This record gives sequence, structure tokens and C-alpha cells, in this order.
Amino acid sequence: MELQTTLEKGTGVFATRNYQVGNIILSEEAYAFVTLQNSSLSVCHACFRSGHSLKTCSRCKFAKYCGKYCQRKAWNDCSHRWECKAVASLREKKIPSIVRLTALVLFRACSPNNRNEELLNRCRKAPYVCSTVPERLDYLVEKLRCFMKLSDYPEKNSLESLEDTFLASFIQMLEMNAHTVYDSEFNTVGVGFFYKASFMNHDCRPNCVALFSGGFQSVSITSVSIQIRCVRPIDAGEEIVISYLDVCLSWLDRSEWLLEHYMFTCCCSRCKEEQCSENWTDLKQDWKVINQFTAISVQEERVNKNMLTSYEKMKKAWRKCQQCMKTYPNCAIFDWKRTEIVSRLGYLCIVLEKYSEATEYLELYMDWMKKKPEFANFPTVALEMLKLGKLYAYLGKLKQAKYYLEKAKQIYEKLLVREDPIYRTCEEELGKVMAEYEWVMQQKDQLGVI
Ligand SMILES: C[S@@+](CC[C@H](N)C(=O)[O-])C[C@H]1O[C@@H](n2cnc3c(N)ncnc32)[C@H](O)[C@@H]1O
Repeated sequence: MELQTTLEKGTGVFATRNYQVGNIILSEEAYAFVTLQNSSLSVCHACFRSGHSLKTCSRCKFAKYCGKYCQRKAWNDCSHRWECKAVASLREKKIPSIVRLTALVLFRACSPNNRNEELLNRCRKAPYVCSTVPERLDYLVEKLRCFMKLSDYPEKNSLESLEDTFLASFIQMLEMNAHTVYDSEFNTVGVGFFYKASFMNHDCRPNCVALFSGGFQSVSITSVSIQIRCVRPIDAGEEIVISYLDVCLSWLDRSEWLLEHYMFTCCCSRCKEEQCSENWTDLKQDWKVINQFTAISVQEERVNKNMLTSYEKMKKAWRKCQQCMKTYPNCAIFDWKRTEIVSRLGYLCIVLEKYSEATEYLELYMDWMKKKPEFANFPTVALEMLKLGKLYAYLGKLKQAKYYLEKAKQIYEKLLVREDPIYRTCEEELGKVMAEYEWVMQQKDQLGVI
């Protein structure tokens, strides 16, 4: 792998040899990482393992650990030792995750024994300045200054001399270069800065995926790492690209999201093919309503109250999705949006216990994905296959269950370690289905003989 610069995308990572599907292109520990606000109560702050018996730091009453080992590790590598006091003082005021992440990266990069000039210069050479919402940046800079001042970082004075414009630029650099960390079921668990991986550019038809490992994957993994895995064969000289978002989004959703979060207009070949000037105002409004209903009910369910209203809201989202499927035309520009809607309908039907209907929607999703071989090895597709296989198994349709569980396993085999919980679930489900399938076949044979 080597870094190269192009006019359209700036620096990017390029292959210096050929790679096959499943190859690990890069494996890297986080330079710094933090929990997100919605995960800070439920996951270990040192390895992101989730659990009910997490122990809380007695000083800041915020950091949580799954055991002594993780607590000591966070203290000894200084990530928590330096921020603990600041977190304790500002706990009530809810510190934005990006502020904590920026502070931890700066603590490490400015450390006198191990100063990282290259990283510090990254935003000096090409300042990241967001002109659209300067007030938000001012607010974050103020919070960051306050956080660093209250911290136990031994070189606090050197940080105080950093200019506001530098801090604003550094925050922006991290917002655009850090990775959201998620487990293999795509639940977000935190955010991390991975130095080498941060040079990887985006493509809506990527040849690699970013996967993460941490305590959520195996008890033996005690830190947070990123793995860049190849999902399509790559030739030497080709750029190594990942997708910054779910590849199943429509062109409009992708372009709006990239502009809002990364401030660029994607120049990839898929965007050129799918670009359209259609007015999507009504559909966007409908989708917003669907998302609101789903998000509200998911949240309510998480805190385990208002189950009835949660059910009603899910039902409203389900009705609205069905209405969209009827209202919007069967045309090329609507294709990806429909895929997103059928996938959501699959999820809603499972929650609403309409299992047979759920299989119909997930089959529609599979039909569409079959036409897109470039995404055949994606873990998001494997997850939908696993879901569908489990549904068929529950409904007693063993042949279909076996088909989808085997397909999901084939993808996981290439991308994940065997101890990954989702891989194990897939293997276990397949084992059960195979045993039942063989038993049914034996019975049929015997009956045939009789
Ligand atoms: C995580 S950084 C990747 C490294 C970056 N190219 C650099 O020079 O540091 C993300 C930034 O790269 C650029 N970029 C990445 N993918 C792109 C794409 N498909 N089209 C245009 N610009 C892209 C955008 O400026 C984006 O904000």
C-alpha cells in the first residue's frame, strides 16, 4: 500500500500488489477512541464490550469498565488518567464525543516524548474550515479548551498556546477522518481515530469494507482496531476505497449525506451513473416521518417502557412504508430507495411479529441485491441473509433457511474471525437447520420405503 495524491480526492491509499476477496489490507489499533453518548452507559470504555455488570470509575462516575484489566489499561495508557478530572467536572454538562476524542488525540500527538508533527501538520497544510456553521465550531472549540484546562494532562500550558483557528481545524479534521466504530450487527459502539485508515477515500462502489474489532467481538480482544478487508479483487495500482455510508442508499441520500458530513461531492463512477435531477421532496418528507416513527419506537423499546405506544408507532412506520411502495413509481431512480424501504419493512414486520410478510420483503431485497454482484460480499448483505434464514427456520421452511444461512456463512467466512458472535450465531443456526433438515429427509425416505 502507498499514499498517492489525486486532483479530485487529495491523498488516497493505493494497492502495490493484487488482493483477493477476504484479504486483510490494513489492520490498525486506534490512535484514540471514545464512546458515543448513546453507548457510554452500556459499553466498556476501554474495549467497547457491552454488559450489565460494568464497573464505574469512582472518581469521574462516568467511565465504565468490564473489569480491572480494562480499567488499568485505560489508566496506564493515559487516555483516562488525563481526562478523568475534566470528565468529572463537566459530567453534568454532557461533553460532545468529538471534544473528548480531539482532546485525547491532541494529548497523544503533543506528548513531548512522542510528538506527532505529521499529524499536527495535517490540518495546518490544508485547513479544514467549515464556513456553513461557524457558531457550532466556536462552541466546540470553547468546550475543548475548557476540557483540556480541567484535565490532568502534564503539558497543559503547551495546549493553551494553540490558536482557536488551529483547534477548529483539528476538530474538523477529526470529524472528517475519524471512523464510527460498530459491531458486526452494525450497532454503533463508539468513534475512533485510525491514523493510516484515515487516508482512505470514499467510493459508493467500494472494493473494501472497514470492520472493527474490540471486546464486543471476543473477550480476548482488549483494544479497539480497524480492519480493512477486500470485498472485490483489487489489482496493483488500483485505489483502495471504502464507503463512508451504507451502500444501499439512493444517489440523492448519499450525496446529501456526504456533503453534510464530509463536505464533498462524490466523483465516483456509481454517482455519475445514478445522478438525477428529479424532485424528491414528497418522498423525502415521507421517509423522514418513517424514520421518526421507527427511531422513537426503537428508543422507547430500549428503555423498556411505553411498549404499547412503541408498537403503535412501528405500525405507523410500517403503514407509511407500504404507502410509499405503492405511491412511488417502479423506475430506475427509485430503485435504491425501494431497497431501503423493503429492508425497513422487513425489520418492522419482525418487530410487529408478521414473520411471513417479513420474508416477502427480505426476498425483494435479495432479488435486487442479486442484480448487484459488486456488493455480493458485503457484511450488510450477509446480515440480511442471516435474518432471512432465521425467519425461514422459525417458519419451518428448512430448505430456504438452509440456502440463506449457507450464503451468509460463505460471506462471513471470508471476512470475519470465527469467534465473532455473528459468525458463531450463523454457524449455530445453520447447524440446527441442517440437523432438522436431515431428520425430515430421513423421515421422508423411510415413508417412501414403507
Ligand atoms: C477521510 S479523508 C480521506 C483522505 C483525504 N483525501 C486527504 O487528503 O486527507 C476524506 C476526504 O477526502 C476527500 N474525498 C474522499 N473520497 C472522495 C470522493 N469519492 N470524491 C471526492 N472527494 C473525496 C474529501 O475531501 C473528504 O472530505
